[in-house]
Amino acid sequence: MGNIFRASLFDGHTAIVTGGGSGIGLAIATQLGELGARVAILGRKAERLETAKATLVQRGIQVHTAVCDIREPEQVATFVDGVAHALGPATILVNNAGGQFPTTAEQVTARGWEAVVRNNLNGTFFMTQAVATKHMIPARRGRILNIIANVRRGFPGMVHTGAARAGVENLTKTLAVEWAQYNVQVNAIAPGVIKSSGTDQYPPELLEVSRKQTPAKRLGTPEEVAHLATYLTSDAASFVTGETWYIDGGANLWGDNWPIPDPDPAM
Ligand SMILES: CCCCC/C=C/C(=O)SCCNC(=O)CCNC(=O)[C@H](O)C(C)(C)COP(=O)(O)OP(=O)(O)OC[C@H]1O[C@@H](n2cnc3c(N)ncnc32)[C@H](O)[C@@H]1OP(=O)(O)O
Ligand SMILES: NC(=O)C1=CN([C@@H]2O[C@H](COP(=O)(O)OP(=O)(O)OC[C@H]3O[C@@H](n4cnc5c(N)ncnc54)[C@H](OP(=O)(O)O)[C@@H]3O)[C@@H](O)[C@H]2O)C=CC1
Repeated sequence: MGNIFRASLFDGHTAIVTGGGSGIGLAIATQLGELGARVAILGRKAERLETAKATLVQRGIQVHTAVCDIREPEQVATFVDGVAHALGPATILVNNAGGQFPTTAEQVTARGWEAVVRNNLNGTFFMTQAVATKHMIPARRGRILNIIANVRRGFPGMVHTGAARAGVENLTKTLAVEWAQYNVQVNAIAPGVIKSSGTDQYPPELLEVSRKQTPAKRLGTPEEVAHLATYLTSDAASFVTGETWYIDGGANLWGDNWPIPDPDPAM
């Protein structure tokens, strides 16, 4: 097979990266594109997509962008059809779009819970189902990669996203088995705390706690996550499916995402 990171690695591939307009998604779209893939990115904000498109085009990457909210199945169907028209059927799907907000379990409202579960779990499934049925299963070829989070010990402080990401981890396993017959591999990446446009929205003092609580004593970078995504979407990983890969400087083994109150301070 030669060097897995050779320039022609993804020649002939079309890669969809959801949330590819910023942060980790943009780093993944850039790396797949620089290795030969045609790249389709989506998000809710047109301006963000336009800026990202200019960056990608400048690097010689063929890009398709469209505004799409992954929570809305009709928008997802339109986007997926648009990708086939613009770039050809997708062979790679990276479900990266997502997000949440810090809250205690007692305080989260029904609408807040639903917003996060719809975004991270429902949206990921709608996109996966559409791309697999329209593009990958008919072609008997596909790689799906779900970006989740470090939920190995739950997610105290963000119960909604912990539950949603655990759901995605579980559907990763289910679909890996159901779609093995179609030569579609399904894996997940669980990043620890990564310095990105996403975490820039969190208070710096919280990120400093996360850094100290990470055995590597630093935050990760979007490019480091992109390297792993490149491997998992390449032919080098053709016998890997149904797995979650942690990339977190050891954080799932030791430390907390942020200061977690003593469950019972009286004891
Ligand atoms: C040390 C940190 C470690 C963290 C590791 C993880 C890091 C990351 O994941 S970084 C990536 C983060 N990026 C984002 O989170 C950005 C994307 N996030 C969002 O778009 C939103 O947070 C959303 C998906 C959760 C909400 O989207 P939307 O449906 O547009 O939300 P609405 O404005 O309609 O609100 C619905 C509902 O949710 C409540 N809510 C939304 N944001 C917050 C907030 N920041 N704090 C509290 N509550 C929030 C909102 O109030 C609504 O509920 P009701 O008030 O009951 O109507
Ligand atoms: N950075 C970190 O430390 C960690 C990040 N993650 C996860 O990795 C992924 C990327 O995060 P990161 O790059 O840091 O953060 P960003 O906030 O920069 O990326 C999130 C991207 O998802 C898009 N997005 C969010 N909701 C939707 C939606 N409903 N439909 C379409 N697009 C949507 C956003 O675009 P727009 O707003 O225009 O819709 C944005 O481009 C997220 O799922 C995040 O939760 C997980 C663990 C740690």
